[in-house]
Amino acid sequence: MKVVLALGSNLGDRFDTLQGALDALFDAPGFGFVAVSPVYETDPVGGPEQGHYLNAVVIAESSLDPRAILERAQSVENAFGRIRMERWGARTLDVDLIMVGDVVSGDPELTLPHPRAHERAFVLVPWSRVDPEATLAGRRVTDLLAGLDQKGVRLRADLTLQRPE
Ligand SMILES: Nc1ncnc2c1ncn2[C@@H]1O[C@H](COP(=O)(O)OP(=O)(O)OP(=O)(O)O)[C@@H](O)[C@H]1O
Ligand SMILES: Nc1nc2c(c(=O)[nH]1)N=C(CO)CN2
Repeated sequence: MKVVLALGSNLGDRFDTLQGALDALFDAPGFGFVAVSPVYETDPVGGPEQGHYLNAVVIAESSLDPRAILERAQSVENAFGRIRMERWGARTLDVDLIMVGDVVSGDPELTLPHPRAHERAFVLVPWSRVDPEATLAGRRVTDLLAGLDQKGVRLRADLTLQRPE
């Protein structure tokens, strides 16, 4: 199944954290790297006043079930010392599951596709760059983006994530 993950960091050495998270995600069996997007500097959306994020989107191929993928994402978040202060607040690393194949789930522990991805330019801009044909719940990501304000999402051409070792 195709798996789409969104990475975000707005505390500490944000780029190092994203690269470390990318390496860690693929540092175990069952998860094949497909592609990673460029890195974007993004204005924080929601929550209290906080610093800018670096965001990127990763595409993987996996036969793991969605729960196991969530566990992996959460263990990588924990490994990078994420301290969760408050909802939508600053974090060293956030890893969200955007979609897992065509799995649809309303479980609050794991909602798929991610319930807010369709309205988040900081997810859809990098995703559309790494996969211009991508669709989310039957809609083209590029079409979803046409209705969103993208000025808070800026390409960081000076930062490029390396494919995981
Ligand atoms: N698709 C998903 N990806 C990641 N976590 C999810 C998903 N659906 C539900 N969750 C649940 O959301 C819980 C809280 O997530 P988290 O604290 O990262 O939210 P957030 O990143 O602050 O906000 P948001 O969910 O809007 O990105 C997690 O413990 C997880 O069980
Ligand atoms: N720009 C930006 N804003 C956010 C982000 C994020 O990754 N980037 N993540 C959030 C909670 O998941 C809340 N707000």
